[in-house]
Amino acid sequence: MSDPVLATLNLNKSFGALKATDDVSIDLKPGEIHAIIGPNGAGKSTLIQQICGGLRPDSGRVMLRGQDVSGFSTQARARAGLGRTFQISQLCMEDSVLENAVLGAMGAEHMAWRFWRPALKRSALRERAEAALERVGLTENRDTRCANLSHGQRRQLEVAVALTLSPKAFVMDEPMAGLGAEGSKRLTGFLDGLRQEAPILLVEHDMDAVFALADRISVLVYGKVIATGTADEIRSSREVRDAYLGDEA
Ligand SMILES: Nc1ncnc2c1ncn2[C@@H]1O[C@H](COP(=O)(O)OP(=O)(O)OP(=O)(O)O)[C@@H](O)[C@H]1O
Repeated sequence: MSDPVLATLNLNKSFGALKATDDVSIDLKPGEIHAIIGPNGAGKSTLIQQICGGLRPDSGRVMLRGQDVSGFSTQARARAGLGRTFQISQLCMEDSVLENAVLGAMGAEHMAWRFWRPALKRSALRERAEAALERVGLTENRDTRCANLSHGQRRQLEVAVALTLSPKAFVMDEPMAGLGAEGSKRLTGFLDGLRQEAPILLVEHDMDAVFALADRISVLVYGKVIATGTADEIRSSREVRDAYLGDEA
């Protein structure tokens, strides 16, 4: 069995009396999409934030490629190979697609933001940005203002920005949110291919996308993982049906 690229070991996080993360140990293996599902308030975002460094766990560890990154800042985790796309878009709407991708590439080289206009002309950075845009299929839109992209294209650009850092693992928080049926289908196809680049830990409410994509699914309820398994195993679990999916799954 291959070693996990990303893992949490016994993570715990409470807000007052509420246990938002209850002894969570999950992992992400090379080439896989591991989906985290669960009802509203189950603790998915809280878990993701602890993995990415935005929230400090009360106890437990986060491991990235065998390295304990629990004490790392968000930026240090990104530099160590954690690629994140956000529930709320972090793109610069007034800037072009290429400019956004170059900003991402600058992050990979630890460059200060004030150098970003000159950076547009630096060929190595441009090349890194252009390669990422090509990878997500946005080359033809490189001069489009980000504000003029469709919702789905913005999601693709977020992935391109993350790709400029050459991530070893992706963490995605509801990438399908706000997309119509057609957009979700297209993004599902795109993520399907992306897992070869880097495995994806995927928090998603869109069950069609989850069941189409996930190699494994973990179900979080009241901060606790109640089941981990393949789509078929999760669909047929009585406990999961009772706690979350109901009988339509
Ligand atoms: N900063 C905070 N302070 C207090 N309680 C919090 C805080 N952040 C989250 N919570 C609580 O922790 C629990 C888990 O919230 P979280 O947002 O992680 O759930 P979720 O599974 O991501 O929900 P959703 O699917 O609605 O996004 C909820 O009961 C929430 O109210």
